[in-house]
Amino acid sequence: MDKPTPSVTERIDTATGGLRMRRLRQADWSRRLVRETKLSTADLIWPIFVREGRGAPQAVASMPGVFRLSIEDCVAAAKRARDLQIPVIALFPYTDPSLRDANGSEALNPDNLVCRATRAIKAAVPEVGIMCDVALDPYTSHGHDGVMAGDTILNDASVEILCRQALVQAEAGCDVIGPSDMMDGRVACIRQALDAAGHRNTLIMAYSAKYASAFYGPFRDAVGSGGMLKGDKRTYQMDYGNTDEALREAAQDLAEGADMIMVKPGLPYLDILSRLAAEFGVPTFAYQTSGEYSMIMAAVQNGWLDGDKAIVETLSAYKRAGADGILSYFAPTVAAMLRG
Ligand SMILES: NCC(=O)CCC(=O)O
Ligand SMILES: [Mg+2]
Repeated sequence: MDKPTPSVTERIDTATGGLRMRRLRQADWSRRLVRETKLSTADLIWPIFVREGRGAPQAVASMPGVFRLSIEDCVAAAKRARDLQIPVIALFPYTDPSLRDANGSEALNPDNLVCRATRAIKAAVPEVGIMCDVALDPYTSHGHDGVMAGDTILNDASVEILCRQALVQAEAGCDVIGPSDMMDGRVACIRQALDAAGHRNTLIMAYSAKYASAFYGPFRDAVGSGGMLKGDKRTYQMDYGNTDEALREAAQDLAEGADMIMVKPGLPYLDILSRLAAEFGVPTFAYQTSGEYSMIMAAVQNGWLDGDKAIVETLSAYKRAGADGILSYFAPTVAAMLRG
């Protein structure tokens, strides 16, 4: 006699040993119970664009919903960050073209826009951490992160200036220095300069794996360096074909004294983030760049994506890949959402 054919249920039970993966997904409570990665407000760093003068926020055309703020409005934004419990804001200046020169001299002015904004925020909202970029691109007439001789970006001469820029910012009250310039040896030199001046508690978050990327376009509009940039940044920012090099960059920054490392851009580089987080086990951050922000916003404005869902899913992906935190222009939106 032929055996009766097993039912589908019997065949599935035999194949799976009775393990039904969908059991854990059956309800909101069970999904929440077993979720491995949780996004929290404490994971967020909010980048803010500062502009000179008083007056209303200026829209950044290529970043819908993002504005350049007066110092007064930056203080208000910092209060909003405090109320939402966002731990850190990162300040980026829009520098008037008349203040730009080949050496980025305005970066060293203790009364430049970023320093004045830092002092004003520290005085009004001391409980929010302030991060400032170290790089010359907001200040140079050629839009590069360092100084040049002909077409060459000079490494060591740039590092000397970057150390002074870091000091000027630390003296204004900046808590976290973010070298984003990708010059060799800058973390060591900045650490030494800070320590020698008594700023032993000033943190360094190194842009360790910063790739030469098309995703920075809208940011360059926001800080006014888009039209200025001569050539590209491929002689100092990383080649997007490389992974092992990112590990070497991060290892070097950590050996030089970086407290935290960063991968930038974020979403197209989750593999890099994942490897760095697994390899070093140090606080590791991702920068959700302006290009990533604007792609989502463009789709939302066209009605092609559900914004809230896409934003939380994207930020959760950074966490899943191993990020301890994310710099995101969505930070206040997400913090408000997480609060419910
Ligand atoms: N150093 C900071 C950046 O270059 C930000 C780039 C972006 O948001 O596209
Ligand atoms: Mg490096």
